[in-house]
Amino acid sequence: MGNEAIQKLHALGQSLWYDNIQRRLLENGELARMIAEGLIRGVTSNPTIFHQAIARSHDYDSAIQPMAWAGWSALQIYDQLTVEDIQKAADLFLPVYEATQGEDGYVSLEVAPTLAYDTEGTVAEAKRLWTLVSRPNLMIKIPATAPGVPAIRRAIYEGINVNVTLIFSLERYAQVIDAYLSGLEDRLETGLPIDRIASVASFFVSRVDTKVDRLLEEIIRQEGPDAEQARSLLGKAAIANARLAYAQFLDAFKSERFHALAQHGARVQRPLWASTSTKNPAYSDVLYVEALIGPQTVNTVPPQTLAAFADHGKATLTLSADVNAEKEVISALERLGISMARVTQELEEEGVKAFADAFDALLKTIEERRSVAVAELGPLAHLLPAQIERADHERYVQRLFEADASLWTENAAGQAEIRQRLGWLIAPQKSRPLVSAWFNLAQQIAQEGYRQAVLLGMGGSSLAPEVFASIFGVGQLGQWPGLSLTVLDSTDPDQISAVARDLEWKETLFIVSSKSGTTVEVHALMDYFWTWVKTQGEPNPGRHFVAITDPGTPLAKLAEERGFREVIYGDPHVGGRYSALTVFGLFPATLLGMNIETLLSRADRMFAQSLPTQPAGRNPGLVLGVLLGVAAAQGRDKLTFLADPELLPLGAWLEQLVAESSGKEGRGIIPVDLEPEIDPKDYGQDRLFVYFHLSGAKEERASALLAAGHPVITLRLEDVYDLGAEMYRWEVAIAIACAFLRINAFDQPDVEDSKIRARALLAAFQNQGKLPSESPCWEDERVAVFTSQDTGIEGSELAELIEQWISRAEPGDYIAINAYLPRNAQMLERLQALRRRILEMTHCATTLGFGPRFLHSTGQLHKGGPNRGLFIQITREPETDLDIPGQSLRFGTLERAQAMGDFEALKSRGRRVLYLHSKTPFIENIL
Ligand SMILES: O=C(CO)[C@@H](O)[C@H](O)[C@H](O)[C@H](O)COP(=O)(O)O
Ligand SMILES: O=C[C@H](O)COP(=O)(O)O
Repeated sequence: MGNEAIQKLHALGQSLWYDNIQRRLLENGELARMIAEGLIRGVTSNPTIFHQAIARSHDYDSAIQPMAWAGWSALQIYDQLTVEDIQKAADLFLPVYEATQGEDGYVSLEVAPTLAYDTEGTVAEAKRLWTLVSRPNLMIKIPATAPGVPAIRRAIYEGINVNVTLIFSLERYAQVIDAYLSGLEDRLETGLPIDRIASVASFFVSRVDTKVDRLLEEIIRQEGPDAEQARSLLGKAAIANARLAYAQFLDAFKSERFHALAQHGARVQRPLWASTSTKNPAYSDVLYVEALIGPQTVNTVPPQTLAAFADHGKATLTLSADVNAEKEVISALERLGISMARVTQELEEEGVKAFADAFDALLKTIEERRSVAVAELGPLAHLLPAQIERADHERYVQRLFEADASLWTENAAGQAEIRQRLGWLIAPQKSRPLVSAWFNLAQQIAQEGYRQAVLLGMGGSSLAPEVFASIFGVGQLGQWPGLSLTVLDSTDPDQISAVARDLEWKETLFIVSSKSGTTVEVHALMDYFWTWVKTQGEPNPGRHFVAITDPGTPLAKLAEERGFREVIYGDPHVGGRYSALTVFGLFPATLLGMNIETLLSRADRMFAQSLPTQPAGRNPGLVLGVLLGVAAAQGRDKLTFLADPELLPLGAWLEQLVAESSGKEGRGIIPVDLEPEIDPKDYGQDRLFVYFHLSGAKEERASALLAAGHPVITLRLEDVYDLGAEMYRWEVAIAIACAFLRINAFDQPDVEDSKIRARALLAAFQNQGKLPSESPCWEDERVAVFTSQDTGIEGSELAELIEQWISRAEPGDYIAINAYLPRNAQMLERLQALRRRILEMTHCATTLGFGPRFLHSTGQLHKGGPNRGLFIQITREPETDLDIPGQSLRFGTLERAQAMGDFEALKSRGRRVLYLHSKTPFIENIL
C-alpha cells in the first residue's frame, strides 16, 4: 500500500505530515484517501495556510454567510472556520492516533500570532483553543519567542499537546526542550499524569538558507578572497543547522533528566522539520526532505514537496549524532562574518511578523466576505442578528430535533400530527441502508430492457423526482446509464395523451407514487395506464408497475392485488413535501442513474451543520429560516427564485415546500418561481430574492437587483449533487420560518378542502350527468367569465375586462395564473407572455401554476395564506377527452371539477378570482 519512498521514510522512523489544510480536501475525501494510503500521518496549519485556504477559494463562503447574517465579527468567523477544519481533520486522523498510541495522527492549530510576545495571552489562548476543539490528537502551536517559552511550559503543565513553532536557533531550541521537560516535571510534582502528553518542536529549515545564501551571494558578488569559500557554502547552512538541532535532541532525550520522566510514561518531544519546501529553484525540490531523515523525527511538507518526494524522493538515513561536518559549516560561516545568532534572531522576528501579516490579511479577507454577505440582506440586515439570537434563546433548533410541537402551534391535534411528521430530519441516515436494494431493483429493471419510466404522482410524490429528472437527465452524472423519467401529474386529457403517445409500452415502467395511496389523480392515471398496458396485449401488466406508498395504504393493497412487480414502502413519519430524501425522491433518482450515496453525503453535511450542537449563527437552515420569517413579517413575503439555468427546475419543488408549509391562517410566504424579468427598479418593496448559483450565468442579474435595493441572497452550489444539501437546508429553513411565524408547517387543511369540494362536484356529476353550472357574469361565443364577487368590471371586449380586473391589484398583492391546461412548452410560452404583461402593468408579483398540479402545492397558500392574491383561473374544453377506466367519468370532467372545486374554495375564503372558461380548445382565442 502507498508510495514506496514514503513507506521507506516511515520505516526509517520519520513521520511525514502534511503542511496544508483546505476545506475541500476534508470534504471531498482527498485527505481521508491520503491517510488511508499511508502517505501522511498528521497535519500542520498556520495563519498563512489558512489565509491561502480561505482567500484563494470559495470553499468557506457558504459557511461565512450565515455567521455574517447573524452579526458575527470577522474574528469570530475565523475562529469558527479554523476550529471546524481542525476538528474535521483531527477526526480523520483519529484512527492513526489510536493505532500509534498517540505517537502520530496529530493536527496542529496555531494561537493568534498577535499574541507571540504575550506569555499570559498565549497561555489563555492555548487553553481556550484546546477546550474549544476538544480532540485528544490536537496540538496547539505556540511560537518559540522569548515570551513564548514560558507559555510552552505552562501549556504542557495544563495537559495541552504543544507544537512549538518558529524555532530557528539552537539556543532557542535548548530553551524549548527545557520548557517541555519543565512542564512535564511541574505536572509530575502535582501528581498529574504525563503519559498522554505529546509535543513536537518545529525547527524551520529552508528559510535559513534563503537568508544565509543572500549574505553569501553578497560576498561572492564582491569577488574578494572569501568568494570561493562563500560559494562552497551555498545551500549548506539550513541543513547543518537542522542536523545540529537533531544532535541536540538526541543529547537531551538520553539525559538523566528525561530518563526520570520517561519512567512515568513521558514521550520525547520530536523535532519536526518545518519550512521544508525548496525555495531556490537551483536546488533539488526534495532537498530538505532527503537530507533530514532519521528516527523520532517529523517532516511536514506542503503539497508540492509531498508530490515531488512521492515521485522521485529517496529515503535513506541522513541524520546522525555525528555532526562534525555540520559544526564546520557553521564555523566557516562565522569566519565569513555571518552570525547565525543574528540570522536566526532576524528569522524569528520576520517569522512572527509574516504570520501576523498573514493573520491580518486573513481577517481582512474574511471581513470582505462578511460584508458582501451582509450586503445581500439589504434593508433586512440590521434586523436579523437580534432575531437569530431570539431563536437561539428560544431553543428553536433543539425543539425541532426534540419534536417539541409547541414550536409551531398550541393546537393539540396539530401538535399530535407534527410529532408524527418530523422523520425527515434523519431521512439522509435512514435512507442510506436502503440504497443498495433500490440500486439492485433499478439494475434488474434496466436489464429486463426497460428504457423509460413514467411517474404517476402529485406534489410531494412527484416534484423531487421531476427536479432530479430535469437537472440530472438520464445517467449524465450518475453511476450507470439509467432510464429516462417522465413525471405525469395532471388530469388534463391532452397532456396525458401526449405522454402516452411517446411511450414504447414494452420498454416502459410506471411508478405509481402516492404517500397516502388515496390521491384521486394518481388512481385515475394508474387505472388509465394499467388498461393501456393490458390493451397492448401484455398478459402480465404488473411487470410494468412499481408502487411507492406508505405501509397499509389503499394503493399498497391494490398493488399487491394486481401483482405489481414491487411495492416500495415510504416512511410514514415523513410528510409528502418533506420526502425528497426518502424513497419518494430517491428511488426515481436511482432509476435515473444518479449516485445516491453522493447526494446523501451532501445532505449529511448539511445535517451536521443543522444540529443543535452548532452555534445558531453557524446553522444554515436556522439562519435562512429566521431570514424568511423576518422578511415575511416585514412585508417582504414574495420569495422570488433566481437560478442559473442548470438549477431552474429546483423552484417547483421549493414552491410546494414553501407555500404548502407556510400558507395558513392568513399568513405565509409566497414563492415566486420562473417569473419573467423586468427592470429591477420596477419591483415593489415586497421581494426577497434567492439566487441559486452554479455556473454564475445570473450573477449580473443578481447584482442589478441588489443595486436596486432589493435583498438578494446567493446560495452557491458546487455541483448539482449539492441539491441533497440544499433540499435539507430548505426543509429546516421552512420548518424554522413557520415556527417564527407561528404556523403549523406540517398540515395542509385547504388542500383537503379543495379535494372535498371536487369530490362533491363529481358526485353531483354522477347523479345529474353534468357538472353543476352557475351563470357567467360575461360571455361570448369563445369564453365564459365568472368572478368571485360582484366586481363591477364591464366592457364589450374580454381583454378590457381582464385589464380592468388586473388593475385592481395593489402594491403587496400577487397575481396567480391558475391554468387547468396541458403543461407543454407552447402553453408555457403563451402563459408566461400573459404573466409578463401583468407584471409590467402592475409591478406586482406573479405566479403561474398548472392545475391540478398546483392544488398540491401553492393551492394551500392561495386559500390559507394572506388575502393578497388575485387569481386568474383558466379552463378550456379539451381537444380530446379520455375515459377513466372503471368510472363513468372522463379526465376532462375530472379536471373541470377540480377547477370548479378550487374556484368555490377560493370564493369561500373571500379571495378575488376571475375565472375564464374557453368554450373551445383554442386558448389563443382568449389570451
Ligand atoms: O510550523 C509548522 C509546523 O509545525 C509549519 O506549519 C510551518 O509553519 C511551515 O512549515 C512554514 O511556515 C512554512 O514556511 P515556508 O516554507 O513558507 O518558509
Ligand atoms: O404533496 C402531496 C400530494 O398532495 C400527493 O399526496 P400523496 O403522496 O398522498 O398522493
